[in-house]
Amino acid sequence: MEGFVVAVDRGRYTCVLDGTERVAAMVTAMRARELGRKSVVVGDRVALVGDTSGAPGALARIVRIAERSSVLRRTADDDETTAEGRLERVVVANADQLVIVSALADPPPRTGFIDRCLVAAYDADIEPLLCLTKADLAGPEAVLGYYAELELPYVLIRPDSELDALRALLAGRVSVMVGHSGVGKSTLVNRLVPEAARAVGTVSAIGRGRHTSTSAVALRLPRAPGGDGDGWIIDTPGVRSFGLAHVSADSLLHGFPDLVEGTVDCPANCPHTAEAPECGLDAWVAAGKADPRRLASYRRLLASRAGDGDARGEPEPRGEPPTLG
Ligand SMILES: Nc1nc2c(ncn2[C@@H]2O[C@H](COP(=O)(O)OP(=O)(O)OP(=O)(O)O)[C@@H](O)[C@H]2O)c(=O)[nH]1
Ligand SMILES: [Zn+2]
Repeated sequence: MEGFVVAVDRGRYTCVLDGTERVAAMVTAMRARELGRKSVVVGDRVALVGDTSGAPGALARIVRIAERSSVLRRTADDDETTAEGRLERVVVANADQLVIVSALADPPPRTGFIDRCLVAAYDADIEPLLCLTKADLAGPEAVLGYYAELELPYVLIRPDSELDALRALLAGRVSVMVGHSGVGKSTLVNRLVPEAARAVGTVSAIGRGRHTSTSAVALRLPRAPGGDGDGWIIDTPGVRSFGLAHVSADSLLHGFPDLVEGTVDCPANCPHTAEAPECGLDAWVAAGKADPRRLASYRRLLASRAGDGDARGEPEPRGEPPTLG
């Protein structure tokens, strides 16, 4: 049987069998030995054998992982001092879209965090979507101004607003949601998927330890009338940010398309850092071709990657609190 992995918890994988609609059609599976050391993550499409009845206590086996259309990674920089802490981890497979949830106030938007997510999205070849919550508390002008050059798709969310625009962008796609604590991510997920609590309850049936809170869970979106195909939203409660040590300096620049053209006159192998004497980016910004805050943000990410900055708490512009995690 073919299935889709919706949750992972300590060696047990919750899968939804293809062609089934209800939460009750979830089966619990373990990895078959023939998978070797290949990891199975949320979003993976897998082949299952054994007891796929989904009955209590039934355990199926995952024997194959389909080729992934995208891989969203993070370097786990929670602990940079140990080899384990520097491990590159696959967060989610086969996502189409990265929904970056940021509040417009309370907590204030952190462009450093958004920039980091954009790099992760471009690196994974996943389309970014900026989801600006608490639009009832503050306007989006400052944030949108900062990204003016990027043509970044965005939606505004307020408590009383219809979610039609967002639903249309999520329909038929697999979207990963990331955001800091308090930005209104849970509120939004509950509005989008009213049965979310029940689905999470199903996950608890296979054992919910303290590790579970850090893993991703896929929730099926209600199908819009006339909508095509299943939409999935993958909540990532434990992923507060993306360590980017696995991203090359060149790939990092892809998260800053407004700066790319400014590097054409750089000397070969220019590191583009503030210390690089002939880096073309300084002139590019001085000529007004890009926002100086964008260059500063790019260089902060470069520095955090090189290990001479604090990847977990790079300073933010405009006196905002540092990005955590
Ligand atoms: N004014 C306003 N408040 C909101 C909005 N969305 C959520 N809130 C409030 O913001 C607070 C945080 O919302 P949550 O949904 O718990 O935020 P979260 O991002 O899930 O945070 P964690 O659960 O810590 O991950 C709650 O008190 C919500 O009621 C909004 O659009 N406008
Ligand atoms: Zn340069």
